[in-house]
Amino acid sequence: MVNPSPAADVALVHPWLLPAQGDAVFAALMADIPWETHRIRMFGKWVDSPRLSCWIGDPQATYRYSGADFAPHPWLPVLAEMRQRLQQELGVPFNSVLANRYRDGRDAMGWHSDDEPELGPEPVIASVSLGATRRFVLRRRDDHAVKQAFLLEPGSLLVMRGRSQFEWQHALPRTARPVGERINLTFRQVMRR
Ligand SMILES: O=C(O)CCC(=O)C(=O)O
Ligand SMILES: [Fe+2]
Repeated sequence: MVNPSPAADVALVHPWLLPAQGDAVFAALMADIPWETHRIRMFGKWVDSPRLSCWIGDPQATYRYSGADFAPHPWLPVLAEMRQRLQQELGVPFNSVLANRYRDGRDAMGWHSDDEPELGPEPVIASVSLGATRRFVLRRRDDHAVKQAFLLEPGSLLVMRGRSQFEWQHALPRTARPVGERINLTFRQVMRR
């Protein structure tokens, strides 16, 4: 029998940052990123997203996210350094990063795919996690019962590639467990429109 549900093209590297490095980057980003509440469209209505966010990137890497256009904030040195390392290790010229900050277990991200046309047909998305450990889940678009879960610990790198944005959705669920703040960085390559 052929495998009816091949795994998502996703790889977890842990640790990617050493604990001391991760702690330092977390503190710098908490202090220096101009955190914003993005508005997203939910079931036809505009609502505040349940997290803080900031879009950072090269000036031309404007990005359409949940129906709105964002001009990127400039690179912080610590993020420019991380981009450099990811580019060397993965061979992808990332030009932007979406930073998300989950203040506690009520902050979350619902089911979605990062399948915007400007990311191209097989985007490589490099996701670095800092701060509190949270559960990250994927489900097949054509069969929501087929799921994969990862615990994203501080200092870990999750790389999504291939068809993972077109055949799968992912989410960062809320949790009733008491959890501290978490920052997630998704490095992306936005193509010219
Ligand atoms: O916080 C995470 O681990 C996931 C973030 C995510 O899916 C996104 O920024 O598109
Ligand atoms: Fe995503």
